Amino acid sequence: MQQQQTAFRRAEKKHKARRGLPNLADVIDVSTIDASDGAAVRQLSLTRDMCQPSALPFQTFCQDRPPAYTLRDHPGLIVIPNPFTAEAQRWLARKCLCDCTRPPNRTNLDPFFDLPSQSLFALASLPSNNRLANTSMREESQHLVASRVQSDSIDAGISRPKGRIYTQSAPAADLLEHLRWCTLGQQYNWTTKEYDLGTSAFDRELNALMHSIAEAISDPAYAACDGSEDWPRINSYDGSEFVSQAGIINYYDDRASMAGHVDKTEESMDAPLISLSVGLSCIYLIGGPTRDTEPTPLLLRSGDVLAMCGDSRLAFHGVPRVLPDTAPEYLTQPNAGDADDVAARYPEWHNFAVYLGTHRINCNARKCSQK
Ligand SMILES: O=C(O)CCC(=O)C(=O)O
Ligand SMILES: [Fe+2]
Repeated sequence: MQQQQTAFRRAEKKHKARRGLPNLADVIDVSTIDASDGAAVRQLSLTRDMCQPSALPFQTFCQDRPPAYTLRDHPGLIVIPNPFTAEAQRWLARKCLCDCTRPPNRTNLDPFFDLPSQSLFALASLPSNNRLANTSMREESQHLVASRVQSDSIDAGISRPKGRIYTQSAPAADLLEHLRWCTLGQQYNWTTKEYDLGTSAFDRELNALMHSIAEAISDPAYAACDGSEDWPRINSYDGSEFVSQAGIINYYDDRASMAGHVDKTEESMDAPLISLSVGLSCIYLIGGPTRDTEPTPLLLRSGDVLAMCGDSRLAFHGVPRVLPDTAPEYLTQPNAGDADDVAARYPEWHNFAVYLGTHRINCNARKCSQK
């Protein structure tokens, strides 16, 4: 007998369908919605400022209290449409592509290749065609990639070792196209589904950024639209306690997806999971405690902040579709109408621009321990 498809699976299939252009008719775009009509989306008033992280030497946020939104059917979910300066997004892209992919953080390619200490992205950006020797004889580490494929939590589409690239030496630029994930701080072990204790510290600057966001979303209030203030509290977690202990950076090309899953390994479920995106837009599905809850499709754009707080911290979610040709111009053509001196700060920006024009990067942070 054929098993009944869950509501989450049906939504994934619908939004994944590749025939024609993606149909965004029922996809919620909080940055254009009129939240005062009130049905599914509510505007929030942040009660605290987005404070400039002192660790970052550039203006990070465009305003102190950017607009923020929550969804009626997903209590605890907070979306802040791109609160960042263009400079902050460029910094984040560089952080995710260069700084964070280096050991001791791990990537999906590690079992197969000795990645260069200056980062795969940097090597791939050099004009010479650098090849990386394959080390796939290291049998003990083969399971690392295979296990994420088998795991219920991650779609094979984003992590499957495809083709011969995993058994041969390969040019760095080709390998960059196979970079799927990188784990930050306490390293997640896809086989045991636990964190390897005692692994590396979380990037200090990225933690500072996540901390500022955690503080700003502490106990946000609803904007009084229609007087019905009876939704559950959204985020009672005190953001000043938030420390990023672990995280994942996901790298999507425009055909990649991530299957529905719940992030439930962390001990500390009252702390929010904070997630930042840069590059292409995507359709993000936020569901409920089981796959039977009808998920809501959301459009996430470059720079958008999503925080899973309260009940939504344990909700099913996934990314069925990345939308081609949707990266903002200030990333892909940084000189177009942009006053800040990108060329001086990022002389090699051209390579980032090409990558961000064809990929989505998602970087998320979690607090693992109760303490
Ligand atoms: O790419 C995203 O927005 C979601 C990533 C995610 O859910 C995860 O890494 O657990
Ligand atoms: Fe997740």
